[in-house]
Amino acid sequence: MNEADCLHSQAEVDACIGRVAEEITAVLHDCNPVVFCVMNGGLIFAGQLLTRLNFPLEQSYLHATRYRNETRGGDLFWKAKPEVSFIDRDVLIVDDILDEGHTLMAIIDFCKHAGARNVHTAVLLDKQHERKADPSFKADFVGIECEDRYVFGYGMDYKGYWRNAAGIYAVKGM
Ligand SMILES: O=P(O)(O)OC[C@H]1O[C@H](OP(=O)(O)OP(=O)(O)O)[C@H](O)[C@@H]1O
Ligand code: HPA
Repeated sequence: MNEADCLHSQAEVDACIGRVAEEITAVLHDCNPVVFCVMNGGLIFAGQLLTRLNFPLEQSYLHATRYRNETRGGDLFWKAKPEVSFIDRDVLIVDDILDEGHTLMAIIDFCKHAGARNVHTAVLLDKQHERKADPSFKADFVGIECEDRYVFGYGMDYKGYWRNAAGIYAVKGM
């Protein structure tokens, strides 16, 4: 942490979450959606986002992971599948980061096959690089387009630590 670069301050991230909340509200306010937080990384973004969504919704979580405290992703592993029913419902998936996109695309695929009417996605960060699993895939709601470095804070970890950092930081040299 002492050597990390702060890419986005708490004030900047807070303002972005407010803007994303307005965009989500405009689209989903009368849809009665089920909002799934993708654990663990989505926890802080989802928490700060949800209090700004002033319309009826149900909230739950799912846990799919492929980094497991490493800095390179592997195969996706489902630790917890959704337990709240969302058949014929609008679903909003909330996660911290769209990096290569494997995680979010697999979750969308799962929700669609399980009967969701529409699957919407919100991410705090969309990392900009050429390694996307599908370059045409975009999240519906994006807080910040961030540079191609290994980042932590606001739910994102570096080797399991500093998810609690109140800002977006980049690991020195990564
Ligand atoms: O776009 P991708 O390259 O697939 O990576 C993005 C995913 O990776 C992180 O989760 P992680 O696998 O670290 O699980 P965790 O949040 O439980 O640590 C992050 O929270 C996203 O869910
Ligand atoms: O840059 C990252 N930081 C933390 N977690 C991540 N999961 C995918 N990319 C990242």
